[in-house]
Amino acid sequence: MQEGRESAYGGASERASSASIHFSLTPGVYRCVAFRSSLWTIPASMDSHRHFVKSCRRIIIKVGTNVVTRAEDGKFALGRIGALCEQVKELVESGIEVIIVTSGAVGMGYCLLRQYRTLNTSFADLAKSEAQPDGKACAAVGQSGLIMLYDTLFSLLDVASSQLLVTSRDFCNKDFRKQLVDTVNSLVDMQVVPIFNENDAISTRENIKDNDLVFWDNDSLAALLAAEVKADLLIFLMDVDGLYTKPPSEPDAKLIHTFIKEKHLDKVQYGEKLEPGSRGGMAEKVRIAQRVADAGVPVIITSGFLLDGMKKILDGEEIGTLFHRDASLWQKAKSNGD
Ligand SMILES: Nc1ncnc2c1ncn2[C@@H]1O[C@H](COP(=O)(O)OP(=O)(O)O)[C@@H](O)[C@H]1O
Ligand SMILES: N[C@@H](CCC(=O)OP(=O)(O)O)C(=O)O
Repeated sequence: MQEGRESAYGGASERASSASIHFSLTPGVYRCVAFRSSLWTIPASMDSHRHFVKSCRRIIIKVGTNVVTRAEDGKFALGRIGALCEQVKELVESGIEVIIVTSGAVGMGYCLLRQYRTLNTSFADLAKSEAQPDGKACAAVGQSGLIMLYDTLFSLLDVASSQLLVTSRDFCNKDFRKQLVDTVNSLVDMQVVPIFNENDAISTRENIKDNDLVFWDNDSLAALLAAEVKADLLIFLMDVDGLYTKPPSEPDAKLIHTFIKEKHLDKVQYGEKLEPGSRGGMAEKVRIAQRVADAGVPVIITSGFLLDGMKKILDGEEIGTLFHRDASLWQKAKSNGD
């Protein structure tokens, strides 16, 4: 499956010249048909800038804490995780290689430890410093439940899944990175879904701060993985529909469908961070998404609350916010009236 992956970036567009994948909806299921690009027509409903999705074969889906857990009480959002697993099943069965990066261990561990009454720290205090021992302990407590849930749901759907816990320190090692890629390739070749999270319980970033391979949250971990495993598309799932011109709670906030550096970079306003358990925040997510896109892997930031979000994305529907390295060129062509 991997022989055609010549370069870290743009692999799919190169492969697209010979064949691509088309999804169509038959009642309740995706049907996947490989067809030659010379026959390719873009459906009327499809955003023309998103036709590249038809050739995406390897996708990373990063799932944020706010998707995995419920805002009301911090417990697992079973319906959302179940819907995601069902969608991933459809993708895997249609020949798409799916790699998940999931957050939620800290949030889940916190929730459990409060329930057992063994932790007194407030969530707000816990979120202040990721290096807090309590936060590490929460991750250790929550990770097993998190992966058990994915594993249970996937096995009920007859999909095999696997757990990969990594640290920044691992990524700084060339042999580790090679082993990681080999293992991921081997898993996806067997139609097993790799599920990544940071191994928070033992992670430190001491003495490795100035290294490009350091990640500090799961957004940046997903970005590193996208390059390492030569993904064709990176999807960030979160609790809002995409990037807005200002915090989505503000009445005149507008969803940005395609992020144009020149137009949006200095204009977008960001709200206060942070949900406890989350890291990074929206401004950081945008910075990461643009960097990944510039390197050649398109990124879509969208809601993890949709039952059919993956189908919509792979049908080329204009949902969420697209980051693409050609976005500025599209904008230029538009203003030139091309
Ligand atoms: N301009 C903006 N557009 C969209 N979301 C924003 C914006 N500013 C702040 N946010 C907030 O960013 C949050 C998502 O970012 P983040 O908490 O990092 O996601 P996650 O941790 O789930 O990956 C949303 O809950 C949203 O309210
Ligand atoms: N590794 C942590 C995730 C931290 C993180 O990046 O959270 P988020 O910003 O919600 O994606 C956990 O499992 O809780």
